[in-house]
Amino acid sequence: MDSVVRDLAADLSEQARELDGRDRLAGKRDEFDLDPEVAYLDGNSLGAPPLSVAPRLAEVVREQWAGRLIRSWSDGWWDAPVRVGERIAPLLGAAPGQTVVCDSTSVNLFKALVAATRINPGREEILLDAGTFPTDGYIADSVARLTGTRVRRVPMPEMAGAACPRTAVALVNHVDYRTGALADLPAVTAGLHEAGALVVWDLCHGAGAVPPDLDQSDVDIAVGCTYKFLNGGPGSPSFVYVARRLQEVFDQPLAGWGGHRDPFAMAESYEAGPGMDRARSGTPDILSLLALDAALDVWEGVDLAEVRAKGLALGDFFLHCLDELLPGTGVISPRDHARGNQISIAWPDAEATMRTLTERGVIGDFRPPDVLRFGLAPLYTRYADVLRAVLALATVRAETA
Ligand SMILES: Cc1ncc(COP(=O)(O)O)c(C=O)c1O
Ligand SMILES: Nc1c(O)cccc1C(=O)C[C@H](N)C(=O)O
Repeated sequence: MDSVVRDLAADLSEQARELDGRDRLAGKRDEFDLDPEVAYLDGNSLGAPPLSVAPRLAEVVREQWAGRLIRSWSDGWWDAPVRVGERIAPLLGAAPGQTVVCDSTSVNLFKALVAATRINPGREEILLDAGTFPTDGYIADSVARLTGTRVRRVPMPEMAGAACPRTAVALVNHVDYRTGALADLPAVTAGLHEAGALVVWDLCHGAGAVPPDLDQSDVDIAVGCTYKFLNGGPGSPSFVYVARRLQEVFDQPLAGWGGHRDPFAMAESYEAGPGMDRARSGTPDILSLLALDAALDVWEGVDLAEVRAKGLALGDFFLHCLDELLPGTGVISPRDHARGNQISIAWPDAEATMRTLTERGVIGDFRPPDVLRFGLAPLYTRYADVLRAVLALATVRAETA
């Protein structure tokens, strides 16, 4: 490291110390089981485990599964999808009775899209966020084949004005998985509604980072992951929100016994359950669901405005460190605050670079063709972690120059 870079690094290190010192969420990090040697910047892909999860899971296995055996279904297991959904609802700006946790995100996107086309019959078009995470595109194409509709891909900046009388529904992302660009959720929702279209928001990269105010924005349906900023654990089940005004007509295609009005009556024909029960399909994945339940304890007493503010401040500090230490880096995330909690960089040889960073204890991720992604989780990411990532990048750059 030459002396100019050394001075800059010392100065940035002082800034990081100061920012961490006055961070009101700093204490939350102690509630996570994190390797102190690692700067973990991939919580936008897999959140870190809260310390409460391992003992709770052990307790569930020992006391509920072993101790109560099948009786646990009526002691609270069967209702857990709704109960855990109600714990997520405040993070989404959703009043009670509109959120349930079940199945994977991909499965729930499928249910939501088919249900939306059924609510809007005779309309033959599904709009799709052109930059979407692949699963959304695959599901939309499959739903189109199944329902006799067709998919039109639209860049997010044009989405608010893209619907027409032929549009049944749009499937859109709150935060772009590749760039971190944040959509204007109220404006896009209002624009689509103006043409009579419904909207399904994929909240995977926003939930637990950017509060979406679903009720206030009159969103129809939303689906999201719980294993990213909600820290539910690998493959933890997804949440589904259906606005109360649409629940009676929410006719989802995976009409299994889990969504039946009276599942244990074992009736011959399907009758959808009340409220959000009808979004369910089969047996809940109890261990994963209760791991998520335990993980949600970290949100007790957390002010969501503070989470949002820290997410942006971490991103701003990342950009500041890049500008100081690696000026001219190809940042593809928005520099303004129309951004979720990640900084993405176009970088030559990105895959090998991320491998090197990971070996050195800085974990972000790589997305093809050339994107380095760094996720910023306000409950445990420190400004010092951000600086360490940028210093590690500067070292790689110096080594490969
Ligand atoms: C935007 C988005 N939607 C959907 C998914 C996929 O969800 P799942 O694999 O849980 O079905 C992901 C991440 O994997 C994602 O980033
Ligand atoms: N769901 C994932 C998985 O099962 C394995 C590895 C990564 C993931 C992810 O979540 C990827 C993530 N949605 C992304 O934005 O790239």
